[in-house]
Amino acid sequence: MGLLGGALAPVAPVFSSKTILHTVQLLAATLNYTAQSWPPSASVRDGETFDFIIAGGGTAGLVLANRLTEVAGWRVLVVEAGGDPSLLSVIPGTFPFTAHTPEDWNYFNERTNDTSHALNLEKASLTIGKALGGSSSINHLLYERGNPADYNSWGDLGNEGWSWDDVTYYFKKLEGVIDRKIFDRPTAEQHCSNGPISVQEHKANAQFQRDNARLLRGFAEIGMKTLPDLIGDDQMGSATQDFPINKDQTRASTAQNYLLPIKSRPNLYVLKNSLVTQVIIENDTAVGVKVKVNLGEEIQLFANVEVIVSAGTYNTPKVLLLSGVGPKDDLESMGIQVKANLPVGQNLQDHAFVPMVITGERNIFTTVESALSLLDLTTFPLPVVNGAFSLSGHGSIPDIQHITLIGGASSPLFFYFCLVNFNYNLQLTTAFITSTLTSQIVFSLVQLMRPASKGYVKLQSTDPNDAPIINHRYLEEEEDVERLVAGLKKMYTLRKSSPFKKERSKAVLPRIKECAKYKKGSHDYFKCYAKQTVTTTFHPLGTCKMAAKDKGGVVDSRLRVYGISRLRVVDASIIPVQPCAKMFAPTVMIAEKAADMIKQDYGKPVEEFVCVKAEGCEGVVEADDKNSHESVLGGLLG
Ligand SMILES: Cc1cc2nc3c(=O)[nH]c(=O)nc-3n(C[C@H](O)[C@H](O)[C@H](O)COP(=O)(O)OP(=O)(O)OC[C@H]3O[C@@H](n4cnc5c(N)ncnc54)[C@H](O)[C@@H]3O)c2cc1C
Repeated sequence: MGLLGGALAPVAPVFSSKTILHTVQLLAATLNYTAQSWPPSASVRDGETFDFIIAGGGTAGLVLANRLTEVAGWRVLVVEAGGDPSLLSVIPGTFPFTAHTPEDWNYFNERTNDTSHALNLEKASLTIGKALGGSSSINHLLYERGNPADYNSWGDLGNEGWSWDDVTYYFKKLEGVIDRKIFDRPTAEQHCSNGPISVQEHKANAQFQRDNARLLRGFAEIGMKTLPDLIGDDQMGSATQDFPINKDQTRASTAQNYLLPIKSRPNLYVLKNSLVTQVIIENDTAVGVKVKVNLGEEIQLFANVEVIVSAGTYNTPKVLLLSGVGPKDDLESMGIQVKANLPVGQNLQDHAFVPMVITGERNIFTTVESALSLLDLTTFPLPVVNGAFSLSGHGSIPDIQHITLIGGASSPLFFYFCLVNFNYNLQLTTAFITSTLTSQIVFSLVQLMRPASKGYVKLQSTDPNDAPIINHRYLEEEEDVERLVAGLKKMYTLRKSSPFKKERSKAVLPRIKECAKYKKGSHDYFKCYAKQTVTTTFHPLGTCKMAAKDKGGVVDSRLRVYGISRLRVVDASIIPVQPCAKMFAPTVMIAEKAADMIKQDYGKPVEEFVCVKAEGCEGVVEADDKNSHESVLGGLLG
């Protein structure tokens, strides 16, 4: 084969007729997005009254907007600090490019002496969404629910109604599987096709399928069996990932899937580019909010029924603290009148991760393959396998999860990911990329589950325009370092599994100045490496903990703030104990459940959800689909 033939060879496996069709569908849909308007910003008067005011039109906020406006008599106002989602956020394949744009609050973790020296500015960059749909408009699209034990443990903190069985009802209610292949799995019972959030399998082209199959085989050899699904009772193992992507191949965010379908409801008001600066509290009752409209003039808006704060894990505590709800000493030290003394801002958790990099297939043409796959904007742009394992011998609850991705040799996408999304400094980024100039990069995010180190969010000042102080205290507890190092070491054994051994796969152990005194690969080196490279997987939660008051609760199990009536918090900040999952679906679940609780609390009817299977799903399983699915999972599942 001539040089040209060799260079073109990868094109065939990357582009099928279906890929081209999907790309055309996506282009048509995005044209429609440019033409179609998101709901216009409501024009509101100073002193105007609504029934509900939702502070934050993000992931949870827009689920509430949809469900609460089902009650025709309720006038619901959503106040969102950001604007309409950009096309970069609507197109699935461009998600990496939404970070550090106006759709990101651009927050940073506090700098510490001990950690994060391998990051730019020596601190983690904490991207979160600032647009309709919030973080669901810019997240990385990985779809998961978590482990049954996670939710059952919430009950131990005095939270009635949040067991695995209770939350599964809402996980099903939010889900709208559009891909018939998902119902061919042994876990079909867990899935529904009639919820708002579309879910489909990874549109893995031939290259992705080959890489995913190698990963699954490798992980099976190092003790992580292949699972049919990441959603199921058994989660100890690895599986390929599903994605919240619509039939027209656009991102399934709450902006698109909960807001757009109801944007014309006459009882819905969406105020964009406007910052809630404070909840107005009179006589221990939330009566309204102060808002800077278009980030300028401040007005007051009132709520007859409730104020709901859904501003996310960093900004919800900021709004509450500015309103006098928080730790008494902190508020007094800032001169803020205390309305309720509660541990707002504490209990901050995240899935901290450390990178494991090994080399893969030695073939410069993988660069061409990878670059070509980037042209398919309809899907997650890389082969990806997710998994979990326990090192503490706890059979069903993972200590460590991983997300493992494969990029081509000299991958420009990984260069970008490392430098921009993960905020690694140039030295670390260069070490990863130069070690994989002529071989694939196999990159795992090795994530610590349920950290012992808990962080906090505090006010920097009483100016609502200032970012809050955020300190995750990543790996401050020694037990977290040891657990993560054990996980990292286990993950490095992937290079010894047969698919990677055949490729003479090598561990990439970069030189980091602070770790230079330790022998590469030694326990001390890994400890140092973990502390210097640790950063976020963008899953902050827990700062308005749902628990009994004597167990550190800020809200009760109906998400009402203790001591202040008519005030609720509904977003990821209420999560008391971190689930072993990415946080999009759990946050939508929380908002779906909250909406039902609010309706019940005011005597409104709550419709029973009946799960529909496979109806309306795309296509009968076609011969080539079936084969491709089996080519990844076949044989491995036995
Ligand atoms: C970069 C990134 C990647 C991620 N990847 C994944 C993934 O692959 N899979 C997954 O499951 N999860 C992922 N997540 C996590 C998941 O998306 C979030 O945990 C979840 O969406 C949080 O929802 P929320 O409602 O708590 O907050 P958000 O969705 O962030 O919503 C908060 C909203 O409130 C607005 N707001 C804040 N303050 C104010 C104020 N004062 N006034 C008015 N409005 C305000 C914000 O602009 C925002 O729109 C990711 C998150 C990020 C940021």
